[in-house]
Amino acid sequence: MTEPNTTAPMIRLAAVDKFFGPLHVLKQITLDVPRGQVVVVLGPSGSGKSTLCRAINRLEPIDAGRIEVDGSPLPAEGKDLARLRAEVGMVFQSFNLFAHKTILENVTLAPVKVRKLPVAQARKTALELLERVGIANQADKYPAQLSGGQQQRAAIARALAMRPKVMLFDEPTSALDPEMVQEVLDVMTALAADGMTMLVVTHEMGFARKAAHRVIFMSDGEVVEDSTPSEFFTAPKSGRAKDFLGKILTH
Ligand SMILES: Nc1ncnc2c1ncn2[C@@H]1O[C@H](COP(=O)(O)OP(=O)(O)OP(=O)(O)O)[C@@H](O)[C@H]1O
Repeated sequence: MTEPNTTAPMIRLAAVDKFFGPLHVLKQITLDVPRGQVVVVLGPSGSGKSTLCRAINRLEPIDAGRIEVDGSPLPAEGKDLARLRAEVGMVFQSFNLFAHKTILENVTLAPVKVRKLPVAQARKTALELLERVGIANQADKYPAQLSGGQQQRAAIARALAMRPKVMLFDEPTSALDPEMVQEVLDVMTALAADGMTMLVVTHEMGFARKAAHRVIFMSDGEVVEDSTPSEFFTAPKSGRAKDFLGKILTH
């Protein structure tokens, strides 16, 4: 086992490029996220936010540059890739729960299969996590029997069951009915307060203002602004960020 590298940033991207055919989607992205930091990624549609998240979880290969998590370069394949996926939890817009498994089984499955935890221990931890996200009383139900907000909280518990070092959220509330958005944001805010390193792509400006340490604004594959939420929302520097905020805040 490698010793944790406590001096390295939890996430490091150095001059990362990503192309989809002729489309240059990530352009020389350089970014350090210290441990415990909560970074909200904002930007117009198509600016590369999802691709950035997916690259950090190795769901998308990159074409140039380097990505490290906790001081280790991202593995290309094999066992190390499974380790990376365990260390970097990801929550998507769609909840991606296994439909034919109960909520408890959904949260228990990977810890048993990948972390090789004994079933009893995995179930105990899963129930604690379901308690933490407020749905322990739904443990024996199937995903379709839960509301969207409850399903997303189950997806967060499932990611946490792998004891990730980092959590990536890609528009976790975009598919939810408005009345369920806050319950998911509350779980994310609590996780942030607990010191989890988080990268969050969201259009929820309230979350960005309240829970983020840092806002990154992307446009056309570039990081155009990198500032505190209060700087970003009160005095954005670039015309592109001003336009974006103008559109979002008048909606
Ligand atoms: N698998 C793919 N193949 C080809 N092009 C892709 C693929 N995935 C994304 N793209 C393109 O890459 C660009 C960046 O997409 P990405 O999803 O990262 O943007 P985004 O900022 O997350 O957008 P949104 O807010 O709409 O989700 C877009 O032009 C998109 O059409």
